[in-house]
Formats: sequence, C-alpha cells, structure tokens
Amino acid sequence: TGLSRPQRILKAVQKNATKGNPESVIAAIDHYCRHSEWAMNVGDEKGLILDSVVTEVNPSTALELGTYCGYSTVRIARLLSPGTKLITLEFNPDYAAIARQIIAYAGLQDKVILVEGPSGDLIPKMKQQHGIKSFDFVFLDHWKDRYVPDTKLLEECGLLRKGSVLLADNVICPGTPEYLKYVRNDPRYESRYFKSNLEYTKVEDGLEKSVFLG
Ligand SMILES: Oc1cc(-c2ccc(F)cc2)cc2cncnc12
Ligand SMILES: [Mg+2]
Repeated sequence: TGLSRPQRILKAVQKNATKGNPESVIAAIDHYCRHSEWAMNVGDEKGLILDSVVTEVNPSTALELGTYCGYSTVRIARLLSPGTKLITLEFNPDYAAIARQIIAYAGLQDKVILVEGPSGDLIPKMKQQHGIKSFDFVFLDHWKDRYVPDTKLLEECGLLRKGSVLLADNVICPGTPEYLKYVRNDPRYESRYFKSNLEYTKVEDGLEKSVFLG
C-alpha cells in the first residue's frame, strides 16, 4: 500500500530541506502538512508558543512525551544551549524510525536521545538510565489519557523540581479535560492557557503551561 504518512513526510524533508539546517526542516514539514496532507505535528502557530516557552526556560534537561516524526523535537533541540539534552519518548517504533532520520537530517542527533517504549515504563528509569536529577522542561504531546498518569509519575519519581515547566499540547482539541482539571486545581501548579489553533487548521486548540511549585 505504498509509503506511510511519516515516510511521505520524511521524503518531503529530504526533497525540500537543507541538511543540517533545522529551520529548513521545520519549514519543509509545515509546508507539506499545510498543502499536501495534514499530520499531527504541533505545527507553526503553536510552534511559536513552544519556541517562546523553551527560550524563556532555557532548560538544561528537557523531556518530550510523544515524538511522532520529530517535528517538535527539532523545534525544541534547535533552541537548546550547547551541552544540554532533550530526551524524547515514542511508543510507536515506525514513528521512532522516521523521527531518528528527520532529527539527523536537521543535524541535531547529538542533542537528542530518542527512547522507544511506553512512557509509563520509561519515566521511572530516567534517573538511572540517563543520570537525570530532574527535568527543567517537559512537553506533553502523546496520548491524551497519559497526561495525568505521567505527570503524577514524574512527581512521584522526583523528576520535577520547584520551577519545572510542563507544556501540554492539545488541551482543547482533541482535548485533555482531566489534565486541565488536575493542573488548574492542584495548588502545587501555577497554570496558564495559551489560546491557538489546531495545527494547519482554523479549529481552536491551545497549550497549557504549568509551573510546578514544589
Ligand atoms: O496535535 C495532535 C492532534 C491530534 C488530532 C487528531 C485528529 C483530529 F481530528 C484532531 C487532532 C492528535 C494528536 C495525538 N497525539 C499528539 N498530538 C496530537
Ligand atoms: Mg499534538
């Protein structure tokens, strides 16, 4: 049945982007997904909000839940200071295989550690496997019913510290009502909604930024 959507996205990158140029990789994916076929990247509009939060936090340690094709991985990693690492977790091996190639095409493979597997199993291993004390920044962009359990897991594993920033995609569409209730009602979080649109559409979506107060 031919190429998968992630494979078609990789081809568009190889055809239209310049090796080692993350901006051109981002632009190639956005152009393809806006004009050829929609895909669940955070996209250019919400991507600008992601960029501004990453730049503000300037994390030494960052975690992404849900890699997909690596679009937001490239957006985040391109902004990291030298010597800092982004760990990204992806459950789907086919997505992971494409993401590795897109991250490498952008020239960011030395800043990114892509781990395949279920986030619920991998999060408790972060300290021992990657020598992580805590995460300064976490981007939640995986299955919506994992946002609350994985946030609780990060807390329980001591992976959040006073000031850690969580940024969650899709809090309106497809929607994560349980997660919004959790971070907005729990006094240990200071939460704020950044209104935007679902990638490549006019449908409302947004990002929720939540600072862990410890
Ligand atoms: O950004 C996203 C968007 C959608 C999605 C799919 C279908 C639809 F109709 C609307 C939205 C699904 C996602 C799953 N994981 C991570 N991110 C996602
Ligand atoms: Mg998303």
